[in-house]
Amino acid sequence: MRDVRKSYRGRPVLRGVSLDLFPGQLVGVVGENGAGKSTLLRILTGDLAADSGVAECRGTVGSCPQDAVLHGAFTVEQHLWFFRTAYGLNRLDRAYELLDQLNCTGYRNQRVETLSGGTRQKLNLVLALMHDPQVLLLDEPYQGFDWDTYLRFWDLARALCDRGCAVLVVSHLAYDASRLDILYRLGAGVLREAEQCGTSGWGS
Ligand SMILES: Nc1ncnc2c1ncn2[C@@H]1O[C@H](COP(=O)(O)OP(=O)(O)OP(=O)(O)O)[C@@H](O)[C@H]1O
Repeated sequence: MRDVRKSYRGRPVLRGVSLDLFPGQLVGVVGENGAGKSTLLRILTGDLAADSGVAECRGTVGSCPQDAVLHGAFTVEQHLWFFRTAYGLNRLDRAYELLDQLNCTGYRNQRVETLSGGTRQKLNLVLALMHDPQVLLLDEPYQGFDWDTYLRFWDLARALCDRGCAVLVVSHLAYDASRLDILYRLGAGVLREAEQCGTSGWGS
């Protein structure tokens, strides 16, 4: 991203944001509610156009938006088949492996409208990951997760980086800064590298 600017109805949200994300990196962006984190991610995924500047993702992209892209009437399994077609995959092995890693295999035949919020978020994450993307853009990926799943999420994110994936995690609140390679803070429309404050106790 180079010098990206975005305003909504004349109100600037991003005032010249530049960001590099390389293969194998786990990068975090933290910022207050309304700081523009989702706007930044939506520009990166191509969902939203910047007013000026350049935003480019090279490679296959996996995106986990803040609002889950799920349909209540479909089962977990039906979502996997739907996304399998969308991604043009031959098999669902990786999706099943991810479901297993997130402790969700037991929900495969359950309709989404009957799932808890945390379980829906797990499915949202599996749908973003099941095609083994080279760039992973995650908006508040661990909202609603219990502690065990939260830890599994970070293990998974690090394992993906070790396989060469570039992972960007955006959150209004984050712990465990030490799990990240770089932490940025978005504030007043500007992105700055944040000081690492140890293993806990920092947020927006
Ligand atoms: N389509 C839109 N039209 C007008 N204003 C918008 C639009 N989308 C976002 N905004 C405003 O832009 C600002 C940034 O929103 P954004 O969702 O990017 O913030 P965020 O950092 O992701 O917030 P949160 O942590 O609450 O998810 C907010 O003030 C929001 O109200």
